[in-house]
Amino acid sequence: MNLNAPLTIALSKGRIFDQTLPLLAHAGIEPLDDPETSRKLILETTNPKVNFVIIRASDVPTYVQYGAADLGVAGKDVLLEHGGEGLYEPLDLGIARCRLMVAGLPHRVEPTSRRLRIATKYVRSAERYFASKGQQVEIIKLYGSMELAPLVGLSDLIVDLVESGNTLKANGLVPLEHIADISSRLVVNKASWKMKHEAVSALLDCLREAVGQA
Ligand SMILES: Nc1ncnc2c1ncn2[C@@H]1O[C@H](COP(=O)(O)OP(=O)(O)OP(=O)(O)O)[C@@H](O)[C@H]1O
Ligand SMILES: O=P(O)(O)OC[C@H]1O[C@H](OP(=O)(O)OP(=O)(O)O)[C@H](O)[C@@H]1O
Repeated sequence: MNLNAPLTIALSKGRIFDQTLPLLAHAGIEPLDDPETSRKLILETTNPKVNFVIIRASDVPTYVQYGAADLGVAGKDVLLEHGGEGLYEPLDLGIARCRLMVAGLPHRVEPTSRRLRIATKYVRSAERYFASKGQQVEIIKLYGSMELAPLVGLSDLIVDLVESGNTLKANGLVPLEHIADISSRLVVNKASWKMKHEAVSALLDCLREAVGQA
């Protein structure tokens, strides 16, 4: 590990970037480019010792696990799927809050001759949840637009994120069971935590203060 290399923070475009920015600004860190308009994937910041890398939300734990980024911001939903190997999760940033839920059509008929089909991108969380209820289900892995699956007969139920409930409502679905409360977490590579402890803990202190946990 190059101890003189800048600290790299992995962020995804959209709500995580938008909601993490004010917290990082509290630590004096602001990007020099806007990821929504720039095609750059490595963004320099107002702090020459800190860079951002812009990646898919579900790739953040992988970059941090392998030390390709020292730190990252990832939703608890994504961390539950990844498993958290190689990562510390020292701070709940309290942003991008939503709930992981089971949802479906209001007047479903339970299948009698086969297992219940669950469409989701959250395969691990769904498996764990239904196993904890002693229910044997068939999980159908999707990458998005889960709400469509029960409407076209692909699945009986879905497991997806719900915030306002508008997406479920717009598709005639109802929330049924709560699996977990979700928010985004700061994650840190375990080697960076040890080798770059001074820089990492200074940043952590600023972020703690910004989220009101100092
Ligand atoms: N409607 C929502 N309200 C609040 N937070 C949400 C909502 N949807 C997702 N999130 C949270 O924000 C995180 C990032 O969501 P975003 O939509 O930016 O990425 P994504 O499209 O789910 O990820 P990927 O691009 O990897 O498929 C999610 O992992 C989740 O923790
Ligand atoms: O309860 P609501 O407030 O309607 O929010 C829930 C929606 O938000 C998320 O999708 P998002 O808008 O992030 O789109 P994407 O993940 O498919 O990009 C999630 O997958 C739901 O579809």
